[in-house]
Amino acid sequence: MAGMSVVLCMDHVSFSHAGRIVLHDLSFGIRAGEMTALLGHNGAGKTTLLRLLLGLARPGAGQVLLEGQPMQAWSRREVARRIAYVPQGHVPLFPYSVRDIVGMGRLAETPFAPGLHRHDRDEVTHALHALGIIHLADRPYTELSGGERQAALLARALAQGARTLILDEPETGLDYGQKQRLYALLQKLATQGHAIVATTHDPLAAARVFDRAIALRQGRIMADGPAADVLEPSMLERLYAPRETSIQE
Ligand SMILES: Nc1ncnc2c1ncn2[C@@H]1O[C@H](COP(=O)(O)OP(=O)(O)OP(=O)(O)O)[C@@H](O)[C@H]1O
Repeated sequence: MAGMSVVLCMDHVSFSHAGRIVLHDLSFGIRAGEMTALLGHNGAGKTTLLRLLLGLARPGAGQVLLEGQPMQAWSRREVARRIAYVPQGHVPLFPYSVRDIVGMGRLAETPFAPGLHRHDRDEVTHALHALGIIHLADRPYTELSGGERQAALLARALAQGARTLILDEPETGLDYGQKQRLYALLQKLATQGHAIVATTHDPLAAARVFDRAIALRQGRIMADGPAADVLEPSMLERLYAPRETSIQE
């Protein structure tokens, strides 16, 4: 969309797992203020693509650019200040409180401090308010519902100060009401200028909620454009068709 700044982009990126090419020559930009859904069949390459965007994997060819600079030019800490990751089905080993989990988002700022500084604690409280979960602050994270956990992880991402949020199938396990609240939250964050990228297996919800959709099939971009246009029935049929059928790829 015109006027939106590109914060993260892939420039002719290819990637192989164990000698097999799983992503082929991908180029696109992720823009501030935009919600981008990433869709494709199981094994299409979505998780691999997220790992490249997060700087956790390096392309075999091409490059990933963060704010115009190659990903490898940034330190992990600098990346963490700019990009937050909300993983799927995150369960910590210990029953940390929600406030502690959200506080972990501040570690990019004060990695070796024994405790959080006052300013960091204020940021945590601010993030808990922003997500509407201040009432959960002292509850053990392990006892939360799926929707409450997603909200806590989003609060951690906000506390991290990152303007780009990358989410892996965030609606998994959420009931209808929780999903609607999650989408409303993501839309609010996008309105405030965050770039949102989420993988999803729910094209109907994505068409309604997201601005843009990137459709991935067998490691190639099949379509990239306004979500409602990309995720129309004939495209979905081709996107999720069994791979034995004769599709031109
Ligand atoms: N560590 C690995 N070693 C070898 N091959 C891998 C590895 N991780 C993923 N792959 C392969 O890379 C391809 C893309 O996998 P990826 O996990 O990115 O797909 P996905 O679109 O996220 O799938 P899903 O929707 O099932 O989560 C698949 O063919 C997968 O088998």
